[in-house]
Amino acid sequence: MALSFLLLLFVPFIFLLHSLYYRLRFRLPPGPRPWPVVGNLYHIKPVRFRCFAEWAQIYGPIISVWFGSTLNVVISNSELAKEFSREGQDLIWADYGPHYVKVRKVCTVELFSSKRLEALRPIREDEVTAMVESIYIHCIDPEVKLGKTLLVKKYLGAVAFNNITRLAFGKRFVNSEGVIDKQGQEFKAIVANGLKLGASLAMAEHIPWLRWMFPLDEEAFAKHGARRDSLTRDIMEEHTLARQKSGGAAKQHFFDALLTLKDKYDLSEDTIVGLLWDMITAGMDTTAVSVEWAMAELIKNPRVQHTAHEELDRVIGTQRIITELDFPNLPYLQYIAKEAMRLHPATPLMLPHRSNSNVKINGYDIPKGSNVHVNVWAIGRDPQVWKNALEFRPERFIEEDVDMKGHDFRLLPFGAGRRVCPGAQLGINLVTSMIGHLLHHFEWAPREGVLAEEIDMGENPGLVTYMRTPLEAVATPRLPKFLYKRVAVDM
Ligand code: HEM
Repeated sequence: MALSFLLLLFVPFIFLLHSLYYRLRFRLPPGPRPWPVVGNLYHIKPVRFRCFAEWAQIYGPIISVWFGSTLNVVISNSELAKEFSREGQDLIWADYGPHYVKVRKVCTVELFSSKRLEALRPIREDEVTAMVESIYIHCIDPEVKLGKTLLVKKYLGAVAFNNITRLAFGKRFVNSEGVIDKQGQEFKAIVANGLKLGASLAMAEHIPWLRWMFPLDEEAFAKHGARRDSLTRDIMEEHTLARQKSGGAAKQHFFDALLTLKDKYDLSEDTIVGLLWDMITAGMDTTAVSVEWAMAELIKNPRVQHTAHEELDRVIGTQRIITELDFPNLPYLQYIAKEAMRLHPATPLMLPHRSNSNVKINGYDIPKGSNVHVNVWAIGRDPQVWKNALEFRPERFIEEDVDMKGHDFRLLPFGAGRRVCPGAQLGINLVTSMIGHLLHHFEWAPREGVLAEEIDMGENPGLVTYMRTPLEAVATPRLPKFLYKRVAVDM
């Protein structure tokens, strides 16, 4: 009893001292007034990037938000994002040590080289055509009357899942009937559990003083790690055996590439396992949600859908399917992907970047140890930068094409600077290919009984932005029957 009372007095007192120190020592960006101990945690609405964008309207484009005793600085305009990126060149980020530099180099130079991306194209095209085939089967199923609604993310998720497991391990866990094997189920369960554990970190991380009240379930973390390692090592062993049997010919997927590069870069087995899982976590849902948002916009905007159909029919026609090699001749399709990612970046606050030294941005201090978030969602909708910012209008990029791979700070769905997404080109290819096939093969309308303007464009909370109400739609085939076959490859 006495101890609780002391703690009740002591904790806010320490907090007050801490915030007084910050206020006297630094000129911090403005922001909502923090409460003792919890900071602004209780003010933050669940969909954080919307909440931060609202606060930016009140306090300006650079704001302070306290997660417990951790200062988070949120930047919401393109000029400051650029300044931050420039300042970032001189910073050492928390995990930006020699190990990170090495692993990052393996990613950019080796795994995501344009040669390898091209070599892996057949896998992407296999998966995208498999998606088209399964949607078609749904459409023509005699049990299902034509015009039956489908849950779009089910099909998009399958492409993203199969693509990433084949890319990482050279393994498809789902058979041609769409049945997922035991290993695949374990794989999915591990991904879901990883997300759950990640979310549970939040409270303990932000309020270190209260960590005793929210103890980390260390056992659950250890179990998760062991489960992940065991599955990965089983797959690795199977793979090594198969490789020996086939005479040792190396394939293009990441696991084989990493084994080949093991000595050159001095990579431990743990590093290889960690890297493969980073790819899986970062590259799976981001791709699927980007396409789901694009399809929602296309259904809400029949004019855009119609223009895209015209382009596809003119360039590809109705006697063959599109491939990634057609992209340069399909500018409108590429602008659709870009416009969707402008309005709906998959990770609206990017990844938090932590400063390891004191920095000044726009005259404000960002002290060492703070987290910096760039609200790319708000930047993509900034009326100072974008004409009719909230309108889904791919034509804007005909007027001025804007880079989206981190060079132009008005459009940052893949981030920018040192930590820019290494999978950006792969993501763009897959997203564009999925949208292209979905449009070329089908006409899209809202689910029965729902008007286009009634489609819920709200978001779910979380690092990756899912639609709050998963998109349901009706697909009507528009090409000859023989074009709805999966183009399967064995690689
Ligand atoms: C449309 C799809 C994708 C989007 C929108 C996307 C977006 C992003 C963003 C915003 C970041 C953080 C950048 C920053 O904070 O500066 C990131 C990081 C990352 N992405 Fe992607 N990504 C996509 C696809 C992929 C794919 C397909 C892969 C791999 C197979 C991948 C692998 C990664 C990795 C490993 C990182 C961490 C990089 C680091 O910390 O150095 N991403 N991505």
